[in-house]
Amino acid sequence: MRITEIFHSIQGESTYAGEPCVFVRLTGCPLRCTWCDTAYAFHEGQEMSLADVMTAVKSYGCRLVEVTGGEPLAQSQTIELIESLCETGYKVLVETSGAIDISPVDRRAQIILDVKCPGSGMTERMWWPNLAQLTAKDEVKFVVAGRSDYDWAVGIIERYGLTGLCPVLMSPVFETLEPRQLAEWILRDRLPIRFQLQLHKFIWAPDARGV
Ligand SMILES: C[S@@+](CC[C@H](N)C(=O)[O-])C[C@H]1O[C@@H](n2cnc3c(N)ncnc32)[C@H](O)[C@@H]1O
Ligand SMILES: Nc1nc2[nH]cc(C(=O)O)c2c(=O)[nH]1
Ligand code: SF4
Ligand SMILES: [Mg+2]
Repeated sequence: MRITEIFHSIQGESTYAGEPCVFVRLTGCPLRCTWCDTAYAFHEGQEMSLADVMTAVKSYGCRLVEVTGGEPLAQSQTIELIESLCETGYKVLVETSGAIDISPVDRRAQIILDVKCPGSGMTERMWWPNLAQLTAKDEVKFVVAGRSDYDWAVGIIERYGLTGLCPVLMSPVFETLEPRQLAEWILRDRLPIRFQLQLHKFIWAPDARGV
């Protein structure tokens, strides 16, 4: 499989934010979100066997592992990687764009599914049947670029009853929407969701790789 980077960092997103975590970032993504902060993972990378990836992950001695990208589910071997990580006893998080069917993913893994708001330019790429596959241990996430994205996200949360299903997270597009603005909208609407900022961009430089 093609890998951009494997690194050990503080989990910056999700309900696991703040915990030490190993990241496996797979190369390539069929989407092009307007605000993507990981465009360096679209191309290049290094071909690695499943055994090589497992050895690299093991070297960090950390129980929490996130499979991300790029779009991790765009490579067919990722299904086997996730299964192997689960089988070895890691707590596995899979960060995915929502555009690719999650049904082949090992259900011991926890899925963090982005719902692509209109500001990303990728809403029409969403594979909506994914939402029906989520369980209480998964997470749904909206990355919001402005007020119209926020209103759209609230509509989707209501239409699919997402807050009754699993944790729902909302974060502002970095340096595009003021965190305080999003926080105020959430509070004003009494929205029972989880606001989040990408911790690693505050701990390290906003454009740092491998953190
Ligand atoms: C780089 S993506 C990789 C996984 C997968 N392709 C996806 O989109 O979920 C990881 C996470 O970073 C978020 N992200 C990317 N660029 C961002 C930005 N500029 N501001 C806030 N979040 C961003 C994405 O929405 C996604 O939740
Ligand atoms: N520290 C850190 N936490 C993260 N959580 C999700 C990330 C991602 O790019 O998917 C990410 C990342 O790139 N770095
Ligand atoms: S789906 Fe994820 S990796 Fe792909 S362009 Fe969007 S944010 Fe970037
Ligand atoms: Mg990231």
